[in-house]
Amino acid sequence: MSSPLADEPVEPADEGAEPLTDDEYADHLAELGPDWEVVDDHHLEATYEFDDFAGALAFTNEVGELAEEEWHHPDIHLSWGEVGIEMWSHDIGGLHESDFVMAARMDRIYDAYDD
Ligand SMILES: C[C@H](O)[C@H](O)[C@H]1CNC2=NC(N)=NC(=O)C2=N1
Repeated sequence: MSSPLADEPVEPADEGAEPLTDDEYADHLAELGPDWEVVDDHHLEATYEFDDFAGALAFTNEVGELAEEEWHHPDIHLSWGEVGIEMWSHDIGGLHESDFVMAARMDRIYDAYDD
């Protein structure tokens, strides 16, 4: 079940914006699926599980299309049965609301794979 956060727009950080602090992102993090965590106050990380490589690849391709549509790109690690995601805003060197929206959008895409 994905968060209403997925319905928010993906808006890039303003030039020179500061990354969100742990107090500022806590509520957003709480709205994401249980596997998401913030690492080093720098990026979001999650691992999605699949039955095989084909499922992981299909999910990867959907996330890639989302990233291109929104022009906001995660790091994606594709393995047999698993996709690792790291998400942050490169232009501010840390976390922004747009990263949490993208994470919620990925949770929503994953709902279709999570039988
Ligand atoms: C050059 C290009 O516009 C930038 O790299 C865009 C594209 N995708 C991006 N993705 C992410 N995660 N952060 C960015 O700051 C970003 N900026």
